[in-house]
Amino acid sequence: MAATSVVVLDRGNNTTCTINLHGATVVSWRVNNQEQLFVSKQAKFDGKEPIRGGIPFVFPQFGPWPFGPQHGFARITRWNLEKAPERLQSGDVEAIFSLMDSDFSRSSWNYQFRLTYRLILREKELHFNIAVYNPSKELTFSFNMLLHTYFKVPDVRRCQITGLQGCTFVDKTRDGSIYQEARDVVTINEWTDRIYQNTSQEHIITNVVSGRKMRIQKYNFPDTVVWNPWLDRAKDMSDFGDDEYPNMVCVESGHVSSPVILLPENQKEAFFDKNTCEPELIDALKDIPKNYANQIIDLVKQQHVEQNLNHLKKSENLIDFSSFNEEANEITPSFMESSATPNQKLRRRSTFSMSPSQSLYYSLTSDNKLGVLQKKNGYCGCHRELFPPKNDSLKKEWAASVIGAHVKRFLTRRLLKTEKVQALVATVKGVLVCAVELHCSLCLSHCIF
Ligand SMILES: O=P(O)(O)OC[C@H]1O[C@@H](O)[C@H](O)[C@@H](O)[C@@H]1O
Repeated sequence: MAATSVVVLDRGNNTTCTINLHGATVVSWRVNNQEQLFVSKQAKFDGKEPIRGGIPFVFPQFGPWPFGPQHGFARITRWNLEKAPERLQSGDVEAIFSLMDSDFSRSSWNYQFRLTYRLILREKELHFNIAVYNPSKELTFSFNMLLHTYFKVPDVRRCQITGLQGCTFVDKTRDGSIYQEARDVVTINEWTDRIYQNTSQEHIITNVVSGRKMRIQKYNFPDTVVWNPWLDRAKDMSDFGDDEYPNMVCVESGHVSSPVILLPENQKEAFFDKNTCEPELIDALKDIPKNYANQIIDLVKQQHVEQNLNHLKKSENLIDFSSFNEEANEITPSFMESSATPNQKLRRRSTFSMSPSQSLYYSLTSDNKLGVLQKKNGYCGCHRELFPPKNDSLKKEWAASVIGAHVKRFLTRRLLKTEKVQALVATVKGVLVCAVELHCSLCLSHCIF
């Protein structure tokens, strides 16, 4: 039966990671042939029950739930192998799994979603990167997520866990009462079931017997669940041996105390005003979630407005150029004489500055006697009749500035098409996509040292 088919990442040197497609459950992680994960001898691999051990994937619910199975449906659903194991240049091995909504998922949680689960097997590290997408156009959803890692230990009573000091925790063994952890290292000597909140980004599990250490590093997983059923509860579980509890400790990284809320716009598709944005920007933004794309577009729009305002301000000065008084070396706007107050004239004169290239972004319309500058289909042009040159040298100067500006624009367009600039654009785009992905994904790594 395909329900328990597995995918193996093999890094060489007896370093492997095995993922069962049932729940995308990591069922083995061996480093130099040493198993790091606990899987019960009683675990069921029937493609129905969750696998007792390894790293079950808890989504979209942590704990019991009126609508569906405990800890959600992801750990009991068959996942897709999105990308078969592939060796990276570093020698590490990567595979990607995915899960989408189905009739089964919608029967308990009626939302469209898409999960990608990327695993990278490094020399002594197992790295996870998870992304959740909400492809809906109108529905927001919220969820919990947790990687329910069962670490294999020689004796749980001799283990120490750091990174919990000062954190509040919900103690499920004491009716969900809330306490604060005072210890700098937490040890386990009884049934333990705690949800620690806002924990450190790093935990170290020291196995006192062997001195071996496991480092957990997490990003966007604010909570840490510490669980061991101990003897009595072990006896109640059909898929867990009575004597197995000393050999495991669950230190589970998750987002469970508060829900993660995913807005419908968080889809990887962007819709925006094509008139406001450059085609290159539109292209770059297609790869990032709509809400981020919209924020970037808003910024660009704002910049456009500011730039236009600046140009309009400059345009007032440009108009002044129309009646340049050579002798006085100052400007007297002939067609504004009647409407402008002396103060306005003074202000315009005193702020005069003119750059031909700026002037060419706009075209002055001759019917607009107040000289409001208008952008013409993004193309620049000047109405020569509004700039009657007084003499030959001024004519030449003006012609030179017009030609100079056109040449600049021509060269800029050519420059933008060069391979180097295109490569820069691609890099900027890549960085943008990477930054956004980092922002909306969850990362976890387990590393032995
Ligand atoms: O038996 P399950 O559904 O795999 O859950 C195991 C344990 O998982 C832990 O994460 C929970 O905090 C415990 O309350 C729960 O008992």
